[in-house]
Amino acid sequence: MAGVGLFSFVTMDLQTLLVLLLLFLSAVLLVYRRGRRLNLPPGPRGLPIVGNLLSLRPSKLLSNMAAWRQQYGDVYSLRALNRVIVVLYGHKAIHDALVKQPEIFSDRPPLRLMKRDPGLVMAPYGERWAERRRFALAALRQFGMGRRSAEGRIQEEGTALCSAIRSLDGAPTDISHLLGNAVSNIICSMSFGNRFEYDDEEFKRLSYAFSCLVGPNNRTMFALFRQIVMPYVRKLPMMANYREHGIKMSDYIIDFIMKSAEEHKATYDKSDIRDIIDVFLSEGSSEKSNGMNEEALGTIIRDLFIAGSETTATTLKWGLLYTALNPEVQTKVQEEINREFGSEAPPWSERGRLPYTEATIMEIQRVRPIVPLNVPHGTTCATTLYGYDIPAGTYIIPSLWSAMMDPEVTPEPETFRPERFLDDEGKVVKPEWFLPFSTGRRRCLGEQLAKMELFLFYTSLLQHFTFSLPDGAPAPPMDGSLGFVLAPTPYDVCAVPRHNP
Ligand code: HEM
Repeated sequence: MAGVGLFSFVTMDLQTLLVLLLLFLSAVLLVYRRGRRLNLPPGPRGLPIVGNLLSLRPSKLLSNMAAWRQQYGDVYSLRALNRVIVVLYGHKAIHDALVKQPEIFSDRPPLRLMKRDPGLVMAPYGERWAERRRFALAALRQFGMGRRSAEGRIQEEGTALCSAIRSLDGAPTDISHLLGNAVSNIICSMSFGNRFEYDDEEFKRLSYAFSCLVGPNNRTMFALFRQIVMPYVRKLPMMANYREHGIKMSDYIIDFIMKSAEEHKATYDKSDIRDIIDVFLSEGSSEKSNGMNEEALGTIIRDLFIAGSETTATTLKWGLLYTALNPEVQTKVQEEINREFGSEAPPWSERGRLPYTEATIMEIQRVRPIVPLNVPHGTTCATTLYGYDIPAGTYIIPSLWSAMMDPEVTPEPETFRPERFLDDEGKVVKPEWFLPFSTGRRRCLGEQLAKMELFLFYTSLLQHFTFSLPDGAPAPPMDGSLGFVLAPTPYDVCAVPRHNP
């Protein structure tokens, strides 16, 4: 009997498998035939069924994409199983889609990672997203002025960061976790009203949860990318584990924020708005439309952390690496700061006095765009671009890497040269291809905050230290690794205190 039971179990499983396989092949065939009827953008042929999936390995993706552009032009398509992916290569194609057809190209592909509210970054384009974006922008702007301004908070954090680095006494150290702590603390301070000490247990738990979602060693985002491309993969045990762990960490963060919102209610004073949670309370949560409840607040703040911490910290990590590898640039930045401000902290409002420093920060963002493939976009309905059909719900990659690393626009793109951003009179120029924060309706919501953080942290670090690689240490491989962001390979750096800045 047991044998029969086992046999029927196996046959049933085989039957199910066959049915699934048939369904799957029909779906692939359907998309393939539909693709043939439509005039889709050209692209590499790929293999039967899997399409170009095997060419989407992170280590080869950026170089493969550049090669495909040479062959197929600025708008080309890839196929991964039943999914068509359209790549926008170069700033013009990005502009022509995201800016000229904003109602169509501002969606996100559906992402079934989180069980709860979709939040802000991955919210589908529409009323609900618009309401959240408006709330988050207004909340961030509230901290542009006043005693507890964003600038004041960043300067306070810069002092804590410098003192943590000073305690290393110039010894070779990987300081990336300190940069990460400092940047996360800005969002903590703006969201919850206060910063954490770096060894605070609660802060460590929160930082761990964030690093699980977006940290440099984490491939979750790439796993996500594949999930979007290939929904079947989600069912595989390894992917399911990624997903479950991601959900657990996200839930922990949202619950922490909701708990904090409860505590805020007890001390809320409408004449003293302390942070983003207070802004939410001031708007009267009961009257909120478009699902703006406390859970939505939790997901919005989670998204500000996700979108705002690893991005800014990783830019600083690349920044210090390129600074250490280019001592002549470092000296010029330090001389400029000395000349203009001596040992005073350069204020954000007077950044115009430091054009070389500003150009250096721009060059850091250009030479290693930390969101090289942008956050994926989707199309709300069918359209055409450059004469090609783009169906509704297409997965769009507006490649920021291509905009800023295109040799036709930025000669010798791998060379670190801040002068690219200076005109003949030494003034900063902002070319239209400079798109680290993307463009169009979904462009980075935290751009102003990010720029302020980069300027204040970078000037403070270079005012107090000189950075170099340890004696005799080779430069780490400069390709970095592509996960949620393009992160540098971990490296040790010596931060030698400057005595007479
Ligand atoms: C150097 C730092 C940063 C870089 C390079 C960066 C870059 C980007 C990019 C490329 C996008 C996608 C835009 C698109 O879909 O077209 C994005 C979206 C976003 N960023 Fe940033 N970002 C940075 C810092 C921040 C900060 C500090 C915050 C807020 C605290 C933030 C909040 C957001 C949000 C909420 C979105 C989603 C916008 C939406 O979907 O409507 N980012 N960012």
